[in-house]
Amino acid sequence: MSSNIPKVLVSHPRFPESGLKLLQSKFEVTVCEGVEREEIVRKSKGVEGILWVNCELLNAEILDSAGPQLKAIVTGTAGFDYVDLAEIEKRGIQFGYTPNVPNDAVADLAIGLMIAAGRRFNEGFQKIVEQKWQLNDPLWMLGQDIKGSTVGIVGFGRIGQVIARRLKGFDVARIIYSGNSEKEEGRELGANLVSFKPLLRESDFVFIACPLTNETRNLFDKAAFEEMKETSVLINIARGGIVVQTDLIEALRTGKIFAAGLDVMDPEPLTENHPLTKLSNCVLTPHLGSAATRTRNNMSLLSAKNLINGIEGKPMLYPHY
Ligand SMILES: O=C(O)[C@H](O)CO
Repeated sequence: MSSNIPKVLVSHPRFPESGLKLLQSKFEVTVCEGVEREEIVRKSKGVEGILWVNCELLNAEILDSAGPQLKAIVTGTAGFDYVDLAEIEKRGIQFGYTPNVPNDAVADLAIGLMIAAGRRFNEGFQKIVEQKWQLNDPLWMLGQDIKGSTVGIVGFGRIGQVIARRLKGFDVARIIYSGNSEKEEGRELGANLVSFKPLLRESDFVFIACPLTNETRNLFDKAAFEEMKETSVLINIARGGIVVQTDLIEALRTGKIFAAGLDVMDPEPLTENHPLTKLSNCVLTPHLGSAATRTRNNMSLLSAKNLINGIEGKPMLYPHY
């Protein structure tokens, strides 16, 4: 006999327990045992809600497999560039995502990458390993000062603003940002809106904190790197697709820019022996932006609450539309 309890699919076996327990208190929850798409497709059949934990293409294939009773989908992430929103909207399915709670953790990592790339952590470690540590050379391994610098933030949304707030503590001289409109928060933080090219030209540190959209895809190409200072440091905590990676590699190799700190790449995971991993002026982390224990628990709770609202026909806490 089939129960009236709504069925929900959680698309990854390692969804944090806080959110999982909440879902289990309300619904009949199936959790995928692996990460293969085939399993997600198969197990989505007949569910009313999906918690999409993976950053994998969420498209008509999944929606068709789930069936017409599917009411709500929530991504466990803040970014949802891998989602076919038009298809979801067309079918009248509620869609939510998980913004805000990761902001602090992502901004922390961004600042970490700024320091690590600007102060040559990667290269310094290699020098130690290779026994090339030059003691008492005052001009050895000089990096970029943060105090007094101009910092450019591309995308002054929630995460960009938290990065700016963090930077206040570093006594930077100026914060500028580019984006579609002037932000009230910019005024509060003493940050000014400028166009993209002046931002590239004037910044000592450039943070990429915008979503990946048709407008931002490949925004950082050869021409953009040409505009940047040779001493500038690029930090990307947003999405790899915003950067033309081959152009970035060239810019780092030829000293067109000083260094890069990347938490996001294209593809993810990077292929074995990828050229980015061979550059001593490039610091890489494997998309760890929100990977902090409390943050991930909070994300799982928020996404579960979002999904519950969607299934129960209430407004989602963070709907996309
Ligand atoms: O968007 C997010 O939440 C993180 O980048 C993980 O994809």
